[in-house]
Amino acid sequence: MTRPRFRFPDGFHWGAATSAYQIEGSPLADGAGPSIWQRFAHTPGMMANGDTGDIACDHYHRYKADVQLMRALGLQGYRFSINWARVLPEGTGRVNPKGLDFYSRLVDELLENGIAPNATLFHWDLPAALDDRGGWLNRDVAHWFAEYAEVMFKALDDRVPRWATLNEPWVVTDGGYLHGALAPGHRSKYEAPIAAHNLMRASGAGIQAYRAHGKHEIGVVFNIEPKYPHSDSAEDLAATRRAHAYMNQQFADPALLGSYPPELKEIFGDAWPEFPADDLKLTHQKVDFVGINYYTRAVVKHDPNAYPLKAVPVPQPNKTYTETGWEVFEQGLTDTLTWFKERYGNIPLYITENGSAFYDPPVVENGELDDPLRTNYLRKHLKALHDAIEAGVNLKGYYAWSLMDNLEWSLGFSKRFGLYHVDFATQQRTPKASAKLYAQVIESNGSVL
Ligand SMILES: CO[C@H](O)c1c[n+]2c([nH]1)[C@H](O)[C@@H](O)[C@H](O)[C@H]2CO
Repeated sequence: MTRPRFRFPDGFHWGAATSAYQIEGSPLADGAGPSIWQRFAHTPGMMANGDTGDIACDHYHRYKADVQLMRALGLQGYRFSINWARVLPEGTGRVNPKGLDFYSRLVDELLENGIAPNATLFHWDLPAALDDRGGWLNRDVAHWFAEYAEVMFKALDDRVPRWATLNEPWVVTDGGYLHGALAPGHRSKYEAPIAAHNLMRASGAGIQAYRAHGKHEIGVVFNIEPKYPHSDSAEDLAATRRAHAYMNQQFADPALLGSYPPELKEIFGDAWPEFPADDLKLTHQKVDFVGINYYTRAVVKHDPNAYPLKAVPVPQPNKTYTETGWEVFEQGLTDTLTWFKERYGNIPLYITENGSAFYDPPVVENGELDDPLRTNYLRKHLKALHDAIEAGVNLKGYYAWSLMDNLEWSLGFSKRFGLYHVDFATQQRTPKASAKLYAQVIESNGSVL
């Protein structure tokens, strides 16, 4: 019998992903300290419709039922993040036992249901108390992060087989320090490179702490958005090279190669600091895997007025775009993975996020909502994933973003990425047709595609 065209390798890992501030709610419950996202969300004008993570998906209370939603899909893994300030209310020092206990209970619930926990230590919600001490701009943050990581490893590494230090440092620096659209809302070309550099120093310190205490795997998660030139003009090719270095190499190069791409000094000019040479020795640590978050691509052209890249994305005609304005371009996923292998070697990779926000009119038929656009996005990207594996990429697994509709940061609840629809007024979860497809993909290890 011939092997089905899109059957994935035996043992391929199928999961779904979320993050703490986007789903938990109860951000200050049981002794938790505030995070910068708790502060940012309660700052007037920062969040669409004034939405906050005060309740979100109420996962803090509903986690057992949510694990049953994961089990219903047949998930083998669940990628979640830990709210640092729930565990260390001041960011360092005093541990909040009730905060630690929530994550211990969640991990036990996952394991009891045959689902492997995949824990991310930092998914953007820095403790506010550390931001008051300079946050990612203070070089001491590497030690603060390592202290927090050690607390978590000692508490959970006996049950958590896979850890990630950071989720998407690029979004933290571009959104939180350069453009100001995300917490902590700074707008400085001088601060962004410093925050970026310290994020990766902290990631390195966290990995070093794991090597002293951990028994399983640790890695780091990057968002990668492949850049394609609008034309073959020298200007557009140079603009594409800058955009690629700024988003796709600024963090992976120091972590995996121990150096920065030269374009960064070209982009930031006098705002690019001379960092101490030894810093990159801390940042450049051996990882057990890399998580890649892929959503879309960008076609890039030169624009002298665009700050700081002198490059802008070019909308593509006759293409499907998601509610977040991202072109549906599954070939970009294959290209991203083959590029990553060529540049950084055959490191084990996971797609730690991939998904799409579409407005799907809730059509409830036999207890599920129809979401044809999201289902089509999922199907096309899983096939593109399989193409990358056939091209020799060492891809170990895939986590759909997201398990359920949740708080899309400053866009609030208006953008829905979930496999499960959430009625935020009632907290009712309803599987979408995309959830049904994903469950079939998992059950057949891709053969159904
Ligand atoms: C710029 O896109 C990034 O790769 C990206 C997309 N996403 C992310 N990063 C974040 O990790 C999630 O918390 C978001 O909810 C999710 C959907 O927006």
